Amino acid sequence: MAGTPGWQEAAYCRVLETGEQVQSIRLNPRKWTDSQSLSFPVEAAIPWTQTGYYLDERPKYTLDPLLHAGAYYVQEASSMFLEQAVKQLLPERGGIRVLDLCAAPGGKSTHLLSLLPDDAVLVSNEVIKSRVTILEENLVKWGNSNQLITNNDPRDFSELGGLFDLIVVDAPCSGSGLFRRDPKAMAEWSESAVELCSQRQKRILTDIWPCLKEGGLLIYSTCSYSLQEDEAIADWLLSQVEAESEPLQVDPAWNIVETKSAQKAAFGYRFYPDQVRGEGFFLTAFRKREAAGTVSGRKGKNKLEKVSKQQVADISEWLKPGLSQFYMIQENMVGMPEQVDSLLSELGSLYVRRAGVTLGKWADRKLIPDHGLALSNEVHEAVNRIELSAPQALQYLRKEEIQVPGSAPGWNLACYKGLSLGWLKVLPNRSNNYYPKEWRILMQSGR
Ligand SMILES: C[S@@+](CC[C@H](N)C(=O)[O-])C[C@H]1O[C@@H](n2cnc3c(N)ncnc32)[C@H](O)[C@@H]1O
Repeated sequence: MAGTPGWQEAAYCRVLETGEQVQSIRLNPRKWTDSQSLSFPVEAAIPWTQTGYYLDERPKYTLDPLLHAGAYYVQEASSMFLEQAVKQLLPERGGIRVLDLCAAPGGKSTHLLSLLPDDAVLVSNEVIKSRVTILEENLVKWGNSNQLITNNDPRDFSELGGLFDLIVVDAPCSGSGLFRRDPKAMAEWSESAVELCSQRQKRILTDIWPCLKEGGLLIYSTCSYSLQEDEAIADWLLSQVEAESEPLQVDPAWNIVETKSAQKAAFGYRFYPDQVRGEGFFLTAFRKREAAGTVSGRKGKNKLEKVSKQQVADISEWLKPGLSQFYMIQENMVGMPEQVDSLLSELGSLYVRRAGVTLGKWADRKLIPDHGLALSNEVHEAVNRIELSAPQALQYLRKEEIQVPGSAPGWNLACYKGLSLGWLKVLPNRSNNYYPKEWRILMQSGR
């Protein structure tokens, strides 16, 4: 790391040796705004974000029903700096389209959804199939309907043309920024891994650059300290494309190291664990020049089966008025706001895993509601709810049978502190727990 801008060897080594673990979470402002009424105390606000908090110690997150209801996301503090780039640089205009290219497990995507206005749309993409599952779970819990999830290689986007106002590339990297948090990262690190990552980062940026609109913003970040993955990537990109590096206003009290790349003087922001309360992180932002020349993309051929007017009327009791387009996708009824529908039609041959809100299956003129609807911000206030105690909520999340005498028969939202955890179907003598089997918690209390 010698020669890395702003690195202070002695202090850095000292802090790594302590092995201290910084705990932090970020609230979901559409579900939970009061940091004082979580299941654990928060210690202090994270200064570069409005919804992030440090905790004194690590709670048993798995045993907190609020986590499963999407009230907050457990995220490393430095990476929440994304908020500054979005707030300072994204133009305030309607209908913004955003792509989070390397999205799993969903830290940046959930953050973006909280920062963007409701009429924006976010595509969260993850190339590795096995990692899409956790991305999907986290985004379903977050509850937004203005989102799509895709499972594609960056090169699959090349043919779409300049679709996006903002692209976030939180690139796969050599992971040196995680040395304190995860000693495995140290064991896996090598100079050749840095070189390999640097080549891959260039390939990813080359593939995705045509998808950025003229005047659009690309935010690039890594959790690596290596120049080859950070400032040198900024230099390389500026030598390849028509773009400007964008500076950010940073409060000096935050102790973020501001850097300028060697060749093009690109602005970069470095986080060192001995200087900030968080792990290693790097962020830089670029704006595509207006005259950069962007090819228009091939229009897609997504031919989805529309839901009939009668079916739309039949499901209206389940939904707030925000969703306007309804389709049958395989056996599921799916609802989405206008901006998701319009972007979906332009995504050509991409593999779209999820769009808008999965409402449920349609059988005998009735909806069998999906878990996605239960967690969504679009579910109607008039849908029956059952408030569970903490032990009952955990029973529910373990997919055990729970007794809810006196509850309204039929579909109910099982709630904890007013937030929905999923569906419970109340029958005359018992209730059926519809929590997804693959999401159920296995940890027992007291561990
Ligand atoms: C740093 S992680 C992203 C973390 C995520 N943005 C978050 O905040 O939760 C990088 C992601 O890039 C994905 N990835 C790996 N190889 C890739 C490639 N060649 N192109 C695009 N993404 C890749 C990884 O699977 C991983 O999910």
